[in-house]
Amino acid sequence: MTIQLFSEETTQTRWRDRMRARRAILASSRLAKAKPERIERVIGKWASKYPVTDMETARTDRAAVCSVSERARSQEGCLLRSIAVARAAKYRRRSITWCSGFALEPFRGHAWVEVGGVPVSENVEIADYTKSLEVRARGDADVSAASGESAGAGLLEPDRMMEPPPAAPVRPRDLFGLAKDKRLLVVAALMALVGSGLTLLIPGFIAKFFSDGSFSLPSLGWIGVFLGVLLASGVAMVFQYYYLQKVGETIVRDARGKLSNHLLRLQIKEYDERSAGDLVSRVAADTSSLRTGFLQIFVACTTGFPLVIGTCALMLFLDPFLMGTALALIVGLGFVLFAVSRLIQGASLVAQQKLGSLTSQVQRDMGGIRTIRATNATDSEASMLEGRVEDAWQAGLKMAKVQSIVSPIANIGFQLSAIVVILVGAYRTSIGAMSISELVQFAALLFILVSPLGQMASALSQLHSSLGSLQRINEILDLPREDELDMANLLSPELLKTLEASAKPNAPAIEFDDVVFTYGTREFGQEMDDADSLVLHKLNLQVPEGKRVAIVGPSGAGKSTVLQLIERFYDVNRGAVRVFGKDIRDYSRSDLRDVLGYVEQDAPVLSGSLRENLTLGLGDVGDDRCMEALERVNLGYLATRSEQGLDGPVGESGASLSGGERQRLAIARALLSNKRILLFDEATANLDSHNERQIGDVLRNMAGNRTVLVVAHRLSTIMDADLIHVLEHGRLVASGTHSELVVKSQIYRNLASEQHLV
Ligand SMILES: Nc1ncnc2c1ncn2[C@@H]1O[C@H](COP(=O)(O)OP(=O)(O)OP(=O)(O)O)[C@@H](O)[C@H]1O
Repeated sequence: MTIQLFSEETTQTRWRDRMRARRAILASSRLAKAKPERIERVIGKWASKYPVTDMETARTDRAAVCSVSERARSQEGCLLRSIAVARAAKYRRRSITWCSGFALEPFRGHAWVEVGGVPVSENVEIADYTKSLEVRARGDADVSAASGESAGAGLLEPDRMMEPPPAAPVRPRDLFGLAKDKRLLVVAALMALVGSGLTLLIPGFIAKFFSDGSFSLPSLGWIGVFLGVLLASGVAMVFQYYYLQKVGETIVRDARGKLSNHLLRLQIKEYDERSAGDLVSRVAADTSSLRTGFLQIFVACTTGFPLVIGTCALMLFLDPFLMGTALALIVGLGFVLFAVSRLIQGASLVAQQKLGSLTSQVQRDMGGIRTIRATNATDSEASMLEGRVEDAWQAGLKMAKVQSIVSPIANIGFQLSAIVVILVGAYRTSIGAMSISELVQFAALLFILVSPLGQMASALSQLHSSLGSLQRINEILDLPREDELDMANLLSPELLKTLEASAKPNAPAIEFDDVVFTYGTREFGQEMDDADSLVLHKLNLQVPEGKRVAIVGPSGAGKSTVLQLIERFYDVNRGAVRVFGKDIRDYSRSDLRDVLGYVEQDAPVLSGSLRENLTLGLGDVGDDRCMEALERVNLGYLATRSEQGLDGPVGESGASLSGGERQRLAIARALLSNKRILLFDEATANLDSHNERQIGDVLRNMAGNRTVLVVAHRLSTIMDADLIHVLEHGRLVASGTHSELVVKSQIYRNLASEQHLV
């Protein structure tokens, strides 16, 4: 009988904190086995060494540790959790004081005791480890009084109860952080500085024409140098442009690579909740916007900014008063522009979202074009598409409105400022405060200032739009990858060995042990007794190794869900699924899937060649083996149909294959993969009776070497299975062979008689 101590803390914690907490728990596990005195000594040492209190961080640590301590929900586990909190705090080198209250007196005011899921005591006050052992003893005594059977109260599986928080807001420096090749940036910046410096020499040359207060041509040598300076600044710009474009393209490549790679590795539930089109638009459009924003800002900072500073310095040198006037006007204008451009970020985010929904609508229509035509829904879909186009247009227009305000404000503002400055300058010339040559130089500098200021204004508006894109990209990158949530990837080899050793010998190939599951996400601590929303209710079933086992039952009973849980596309809320005696959460998902072959209900075929589909995930497989697998499912003719043989295309999503051919191709892939367990979800539903019989024979011959679990509606395909499980409303209602079930299960008998099998 186990006693569980649950934290009452609500644990809506960032997944990054949870990952760190997992490591803290794992790192603590060895220490938890130490003697109590040593544990207290270690925690005490940490507590005194890192005494800075930061309640918020401490709370985060504690919440994170509590949320991942599914494994630690035992008396020892509570201690483990306490150590882990202290350790997490130690890693952060802060906030130990508050944690130590939890760590040194692990259970005071923070926990209640459950026995087999039944709360037997609330808010137990335990001062130290020794006392906690006494409570365990008391708890054991209480067990006989309590029911012993789990009441189902308590916590959910940790990964499922926390939604990732919204992505943190992005800052301009995040955009700069995207450029990895800093050397190229330095070269580009140097070229920009050279170009800007040379440009600043130009007003000096112009002033040469007015060197003695009236117009006169300078010497040919001066003109030659002038042209040389122009040429050199042009060459510097060419190099700057090329290097910058290279950095920009690299940013797009890196962002696309990282994002698309991450997209392929998200948890399955993310694909359930998001639209494919929106994800595609993030990979295509948002990444391009990063490049534009980065380039514009970089040019503004390296060319525009030094030019502004240089011109301002020269203007200051020529006439400080006139410069002060110009500066006041420019700063005022800058404030107005900044305020307006902030509106662009919001508008841009909306515009990109609308573009995303337009892309997903197009994708939806292209994917279901036959259904749309056949149901005469072309017009209604077209009008929906037009609606999305209209929305995207509206959002683009809104952004254009804001953007179109920025440009005229900048132009008119600058023209007015220039007029004011020149008038003030003319007045100062008239009173002898500056010479004509100085006024000409000042005016030339003022006009040089136009281009960098314009650059900076447009960069500012693009910056907000690019930050919007970066935020949409980060939203996806911030989602945890499936493998990052695999406990097994964090375990030390020693611990892994211990887990291997703990696997039960002679265990069934697959075992469901009291599995409770729902697709919905639940709040922390929310009860699991809402039967209506549960897909599986305390499901217990076994699939013996080497046997052919079937799951049957009415539609919606949870049959496909059983297979998806075995594949660990989703995690159970309670109970455990075991494969060869080991909890599937103790495998890494990739190791688990190495032993499982799975043919989905709709047997999707990927665009590409026959060979690509057959050898998906298998690496190099010889032609002979491919052909053998195809022959086994009666598909040998596909390889001879096209001149390209196995490399012949199968069309977009296998469009050039019939439904039955698609299913047989998926089965051939599963056979080729040679996995120890094969899962078939309605895999023969589209086959004619001849092919169905042939594939049935193949599967029958494999029994003994392979374990086969089949979900089937057509009972004729599984009548001779070694074992049949009958599911109804997520519960196992009967198990046995066909002849046994016909006698003992009403539901099975009904299914069989509907199909004229009894
Ligand atoms: N991704 C999902 N998100 C939310 N609910 C789901 C999801 N997949 C299935 N369900 C729901 O879970 C329940 C069980 O579905 P499941 O596909 O396992 O049933 P099934 O027995 O295989 O049905 P069928 O024989 O019709 O294929 C159904 O009520 C279904 O609507």
